[in-house]
Amino acid sequence: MKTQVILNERQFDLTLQRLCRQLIENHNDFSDTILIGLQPRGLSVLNRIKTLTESILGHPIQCGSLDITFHRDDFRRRATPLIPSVTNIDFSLENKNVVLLDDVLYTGRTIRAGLDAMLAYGRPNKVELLTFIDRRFKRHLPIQADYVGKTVDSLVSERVSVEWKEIEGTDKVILYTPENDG
Ligand SMILES: O=P(O)(O)OC[C@H]1O[C@H](OP(=O)(O)OP(=O)(O)O)[C@H](O)[C@@H]1O
Repeated sequence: MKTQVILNERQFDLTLQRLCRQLIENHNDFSDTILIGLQPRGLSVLNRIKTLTESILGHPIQCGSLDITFHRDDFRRRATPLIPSVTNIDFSLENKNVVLLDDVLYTGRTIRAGLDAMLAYGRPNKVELLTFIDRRFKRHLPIQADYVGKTVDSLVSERVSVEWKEIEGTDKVILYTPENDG
């Protein structure tokens, strides 16, 4: 397996900072905005973006987490059963501006499930998507992100891994390529 660092620690941090500034540019003081991280890996994106944004704004912002397990279109097709995570949305999304956050956007099926799961919490005014990595090709659905950390052109056989200081020990994004693929 060949590995290529797509974002190193410094680039990783700069990317997060840029995403926060872009969010602030569009959402001002976040008074009508709620950030929702998709379980499980979107939670890492959410926690970082939340901390950075709050430190820039100087006040807390509303956030939540959303489990999409039972809304996945492959829920019954999986050979190994999926283990559900926790949804933690303590408020109505009615008329709010919601930003969904995830680490990777690829086929778009996770986000479709997220949009479905979110409906139980009210009818937002607007929903946007932030993804740390956008694997541009191979979308299965007409879903695009409004905020993108880094766009990556990768083969189907390749794997993109977003690694977090809190979980894996370092902040980095790695592209894994099988030996015979290039
Ligand atoms: O746009 P998609 O194709 O849905 O892929 C994006 C999702 O894939 C990854 O999760 P994970 O590897 O746990 O999910 P997967 O089993 O769907 O690949 C990632 O954390 C995203 O949530």
